[in-house]
Amino acid sequence: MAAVSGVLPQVPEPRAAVFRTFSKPRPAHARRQAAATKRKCQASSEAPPAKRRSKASFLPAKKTAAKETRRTLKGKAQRTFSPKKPSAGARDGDQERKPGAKTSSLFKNNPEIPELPRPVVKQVQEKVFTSDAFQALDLHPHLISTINTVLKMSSMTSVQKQSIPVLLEGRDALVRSQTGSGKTLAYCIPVVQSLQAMQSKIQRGDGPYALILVPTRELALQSFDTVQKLLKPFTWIVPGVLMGGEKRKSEKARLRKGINILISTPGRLVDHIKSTKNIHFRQIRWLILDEADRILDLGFEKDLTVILNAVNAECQERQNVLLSATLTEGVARLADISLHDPVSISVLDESHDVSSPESEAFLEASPPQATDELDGFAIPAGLEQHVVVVPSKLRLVCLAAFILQKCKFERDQKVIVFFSSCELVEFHYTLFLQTLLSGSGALAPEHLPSTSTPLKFLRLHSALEQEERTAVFQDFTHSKTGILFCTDIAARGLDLPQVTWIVQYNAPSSPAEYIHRIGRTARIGCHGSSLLVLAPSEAEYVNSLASHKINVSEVKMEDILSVLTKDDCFKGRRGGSQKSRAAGPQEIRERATVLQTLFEDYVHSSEETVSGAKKALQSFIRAYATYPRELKHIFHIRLLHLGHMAKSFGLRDAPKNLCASAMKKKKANLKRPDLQRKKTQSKQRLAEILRSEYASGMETGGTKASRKVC
Ligand SMILES: Nc1ncnc2c1ncn2[C@@H]1O[C@H](COP(=O)(O)OP(=O)(O)OP(=O)(O)O)[C@@H](O)[C@H]1O
Repeated sequence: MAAVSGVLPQVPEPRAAVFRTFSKPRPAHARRQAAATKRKCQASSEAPPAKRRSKASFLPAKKTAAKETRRTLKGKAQRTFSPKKPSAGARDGDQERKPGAKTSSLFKNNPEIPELPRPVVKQVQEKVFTSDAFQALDLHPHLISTINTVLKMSSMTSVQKQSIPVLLEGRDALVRSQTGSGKTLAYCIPVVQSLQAMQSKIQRGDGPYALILVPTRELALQSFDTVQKLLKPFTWIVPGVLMGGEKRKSEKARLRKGINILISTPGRLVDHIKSTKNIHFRQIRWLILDEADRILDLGFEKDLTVILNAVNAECQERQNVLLSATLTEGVARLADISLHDPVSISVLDESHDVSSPESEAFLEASPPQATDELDGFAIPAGLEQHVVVVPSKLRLVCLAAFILQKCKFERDQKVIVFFSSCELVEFHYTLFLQTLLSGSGALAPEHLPSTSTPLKFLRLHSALEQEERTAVFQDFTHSKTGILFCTDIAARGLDLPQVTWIVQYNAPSSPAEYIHRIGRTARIGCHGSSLLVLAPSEAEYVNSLASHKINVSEVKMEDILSVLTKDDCFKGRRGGSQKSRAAGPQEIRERATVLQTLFEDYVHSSEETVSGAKKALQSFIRAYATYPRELKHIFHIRLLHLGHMAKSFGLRDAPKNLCASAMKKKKANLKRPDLQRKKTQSKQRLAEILRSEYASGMETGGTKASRKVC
């Protein structure tokens, strides 16, 4: 958009603009790329991003606002801007409200939106499918026909083609391939094939032959479902899932009867190891760690130590498989020293044309890499990644506008929005339900444009009862449309079909989490898009992503907000609409203000709702204080403007002493032993336990090959 000193230019066809930006992202992206060459890039990750000087903006002209600055956390000056004297055509929507009315000054005193750094990086690509059919593998014919007829799959994915033969040979393996590339079957097929072929037929009462550990309950259910389908012809092999939430008593009863392929979250399994006499690991032939890098993280590590000790104490012979889309060098090295002669399987095809026939040559399995050539994670080719920079005060209306645009005015959209805590999920879920679906500002059916779709909100986080978690998971899985608000419990492994957009409302704490979150869309060769929401002070994060070979293209906040002109529920007092006159920036501001006021009115409708908003804000600040050291220069609590953040929780004023508790907690953390050291020590301990079954070989300095006692 062209710039006219602080006033948004006329947007004659806001509807068309929105559709151009989101419905046809490729051309828009290409246009932005071309425009980018004219911009000054900020290549250095150290340098602060350049300020955008002449861009059209909803933000009024620059002026230091001392009062606002004083309210910045810890008093650190943040560049803020006060409005130019409002003119008839460029006033905030709330300028027109009666004196004394509760209004929100959404478009005043916001920091300038910086020019985004635009580093050019070549993303890592993988080829998803091969032309080889499952028949090419040496599998039981009934297993092949189950894959073909029950799972309705004919050709193998690259990771399956590589992993299945290696695993059938009895090798340990580290498997890394992009999100949604079929890793679950890459291990489930060899497990089922090998167990059904055992000479002495497996009895239910034998107990577990395969142990599959996954980080979340939903993923446990999903993997269980896959195993169950593969076992259709082999009814004597019994699968089972332990995942917490269920009554321990009934899980104990199932364990007593016998489970041959046991899928579990680490915590729940530890529970049973400690309290259930009926669990044993005498027969274990397979140990699978799906999402291995997550399971090896601090937190899960303790549980895993208990599990490995219990398994090692009883089992003589087994294959170990570690899988993830983001197996880091640390995990690879740990596996290298602890697994038996492991094969490293990676489908990376970074520098080669994935469509060329030779590219298959790079699908060869290889020994684990000593060095880390893996610092760029593969991103599905069909995934369009976007970023939008939004001043804190406008975050809430921007998220709402985006959801309205996608889920109300476009068809068949399924959106996942990631937040950093359960409280944030719960707050936004309730707020959107109460304001966008019912109540005074609700989108009453008679106001809905004929092209609109009813909104459906769902939420998923660890504080929900298991019954509800499972119901939500199933509901969203089978829905064609809907908006799922969730924490990172939905980031790993979940295969939710036809998700079209991933929104990261709170930035993730690591590139791996970024990859897993966006990986809930564009799975198995499909298309999808993602949107990362950043505050102006967080723009540098784009460089951090680029250093991991992740490219994002910018979307303008103005384009997202302009959808509000389609919705007469948000008409300003002057009553303008796209029907009566062209929707310009002023109307967009008015409507955004009406929407914000709707949120604020709801939040201030009772003490309970105010307190809920404050708690959510506090939770946000706490989560913000936990970004890792390497990202602190971008996500630092001191860079937050408390008053502006409060607005994004529908609060009219910044609550007092809000960050005191977050700061206290931070200080307490500083007093704790160095977490990094603790993490390293845990990994070493874990490596020792993993290799304990090969103890004699290691102690005598034997080679890896001699470690295996089985
Ligand atoms: N050979 C195949 N042909 C067609 N579809 C397949 C094939 N293999 C797997 N799929 C489907 O692809 C989707 C993604 O598979 P899966 O969940 O195993 O991916 P993943 O690599 O484990 O992803 P993540 O890294 O996110 O955990 C699933 O819906 C699965 O049914």
